[in-house]
Amino acid sequence: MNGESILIRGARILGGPQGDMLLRDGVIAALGGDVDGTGARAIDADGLVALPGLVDLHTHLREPGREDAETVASGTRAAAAGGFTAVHAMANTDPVADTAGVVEQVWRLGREAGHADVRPVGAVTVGLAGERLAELGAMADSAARVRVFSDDGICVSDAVLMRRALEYVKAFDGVIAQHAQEPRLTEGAQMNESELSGRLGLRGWPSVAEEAIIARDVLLAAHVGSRLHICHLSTRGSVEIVRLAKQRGLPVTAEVTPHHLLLTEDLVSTYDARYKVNPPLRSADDVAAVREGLADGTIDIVATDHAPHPVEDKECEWDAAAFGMLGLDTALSVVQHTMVDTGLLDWSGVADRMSFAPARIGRCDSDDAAQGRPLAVGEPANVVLIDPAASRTVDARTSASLSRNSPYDGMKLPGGVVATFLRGRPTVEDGALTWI
Ligand SMILES: NC(=O)N[C@@H](CC(=O)O)C(=O)O
Ligand SMILES: [Zn+2]
Ligand SMILES: [Zn+2]
Repeated sequence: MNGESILIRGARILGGPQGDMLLRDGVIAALGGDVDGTGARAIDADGLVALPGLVDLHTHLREPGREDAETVASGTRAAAAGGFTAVHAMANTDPVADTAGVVEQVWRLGREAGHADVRPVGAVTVGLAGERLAELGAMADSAARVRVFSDDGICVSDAVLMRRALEYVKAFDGVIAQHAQEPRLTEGAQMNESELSGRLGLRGWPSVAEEAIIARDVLLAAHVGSRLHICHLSTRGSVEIVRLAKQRGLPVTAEVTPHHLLLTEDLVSTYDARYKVNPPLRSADDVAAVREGLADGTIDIVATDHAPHPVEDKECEWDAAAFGMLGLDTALSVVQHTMVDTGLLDWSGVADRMSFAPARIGRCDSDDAAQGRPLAVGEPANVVLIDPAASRTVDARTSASLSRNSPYDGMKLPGGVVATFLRGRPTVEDGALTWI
């Protein structure tokens, strides 16, 4: 199937012992020690770390509808550049991904582009309007095999609808990914509610608006016995609620974004709309809490919430600007900086939080395009090689994304993706996308 065999020489597998890895016919054909790679093209990976291909549970690709901001092809290129071999594409497109037809279209576009697997997320409610449930079963049964459902961008705030959605997805082992934002508590909100929001005169977004929905939904999920996933958790209180839920053995999982691991609300005082995001950047204490939560497993995964926006929606006054920031091609560097270089997580921990666990939550770890699998003989050859000793200054203009709203532009970050392999085929090599 895949013409070329590749011998990766001397990488540290998950940061552990050095060894060779042979990628042939789309799978890991041999692993460990000195591998006989006769006939294979050899890549010198001395000093590099091999991780399983990363899986993002939360990406906005903007196609259909806003192809000026991102397409399935451009977004999955940015994903490959960041070491991802699969992304879950959020449903807030135009038209909304609330039917089998739209999710199949997004899935097919991903297959045609071939840079990373695209697993569409289905909307919970028709048109994200929060009134009627979308055809969840038809999306689950479609060629796109949807397992994650979310109205992300908007909260499913109606408790009856949320309960019905949780009940409905049990039939096919789906999960509801909630954008936890109590709408009445956040009307017109522009940034984290704090002493700083008062000083800047911007409408505040209290932590409790996130925590109240998470607490309610944890109780609903427990009542229904269904899987709940919390999108972009951002406050200390949210971490505490999820910790309690897990202590009770409830089927609740949670994600944190790279930007909530690194950036704080102080950046808002620049009035640079690159820092405007939903949920907002929080306090240094919240950042410490989400790092601890990710380290101890309370927070299951890192998800990028890659949210491309065209310049005209970002280079305007703060109140008018769109919420959201890029994240795919910088995620691993931010996680290295905040979690690995600080001693909070080792590389196996990173593999768990950015590959194994997101694939498990999205139920894409066991089908014929399985992702988030261990680096072992016979497993699909989804592999990323990183150089933890490298560093680079982020230049948003060089991103494969069609948008430029990176909050890290000009920032020096450690690490770097040297190569990404999707079922044995390089999508990135020598730190550059293979199709440029
Ligand atoms: N995160 C954001 O600020 N924006 C997201 C929506 C979302 O994730 O809630 C977007 O679609 O732009
Ligand atoms: Zn959201
Ligand atoms: Zn989002």
